[in-house]
Amino acid sequence: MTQADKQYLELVRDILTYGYYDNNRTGIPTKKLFGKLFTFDLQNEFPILTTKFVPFKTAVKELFWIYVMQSNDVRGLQQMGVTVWDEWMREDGSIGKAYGYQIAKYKQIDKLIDGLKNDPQSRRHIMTLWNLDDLDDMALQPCAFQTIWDVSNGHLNCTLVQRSGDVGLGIPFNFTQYAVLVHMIAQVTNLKVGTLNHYMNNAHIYENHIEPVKTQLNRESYHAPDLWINPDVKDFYDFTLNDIKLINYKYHPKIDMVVAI
Ligand SMILES: Nc1nc(=O)c2c([nH]1)NC[C@@H]1CN(c3ccc(C(=O)N[C@@H](CCC(=O)O)C(=O)O)cc3)CN21
Ligand SMILES: O=c1ccn([C@H]2C[C@H](O)[C@@H](COP(=O)(O)O)O2)c(=O)[nH]1
Repeated sequence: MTQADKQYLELVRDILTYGYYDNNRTGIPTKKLFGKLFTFDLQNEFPILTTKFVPFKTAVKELFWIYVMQSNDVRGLQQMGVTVWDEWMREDGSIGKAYGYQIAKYKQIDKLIDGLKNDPQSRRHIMTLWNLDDLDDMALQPCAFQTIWDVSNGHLNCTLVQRSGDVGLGIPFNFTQYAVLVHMIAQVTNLKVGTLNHYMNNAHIYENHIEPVKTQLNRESYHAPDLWINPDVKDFYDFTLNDIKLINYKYHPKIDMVVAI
């Protein structure tokens, strides 16, 4: 079992067995558990599910959209062939003052990289998408909204804080994307990758995802793939999609699920 499959399938089993069932904003009830944590040793293994196909390129494009392009314009994603934000696009083509907008507004990537390089022992390395002043002007308030970073013995560690996690669709994207982000930041700060913690405050399975996720429970995990990052890239903004590749990704079939809006 890969560490990703093991922790994910354990969470799915836990939610199905012990989850609290209730309705929510979307009208599609969920089973949920409070306060769950995944821990990934990035030195050891790249975290992506093998018990179903996760569209790695799509997840990386969304990550680039937020942190490299620092955009809130859904049309930019569409130009890359990504449609997962279409339902939240406003008439002006944006998602309001959300996600990449907040990274650009405060130069959060630049500050993070500068801080990690010049004051690695600082305990204030944080990027946050949760801006109280702008929350009312966001098409969707950010779910994976904060990262807290740490340097220990030349290794870069990161905790991803997620207030709300759609275990069927969002979560498999989120930990894989942020693992890529840790690799990217580590490379441009001359650090080795360390641990990624992924904290989920409300980890939920939508009612119409219950049968689909059950099909995944009995699948055997394959060997984890490797991540390749072009070692020549030294500046974060020089990264292109071609600089990041997944090698030997072997996976079980995709599982179709409808996204709750
Ligand atoms: N209810 C809900 N769940 C989410 O995960 C979510 C939202 N809303 N709103 C904003 C974004 C959009 N996200 C999404 C939306 C759709 C997929 C999805 O359909 N994934 C498919 C493949 C899609 C594709 O290849 O284009 C999958 O099998 O993972 C994933 C993440 C994550 N976020
Ligand atoms: O990166 C993401 C973005 C969104 N989600 C999920 C979590 C929830 O199911 C919905 C958001 O609804 P709220 O009522 O605002 O919590 O989107 C995700 O898992 N990952």
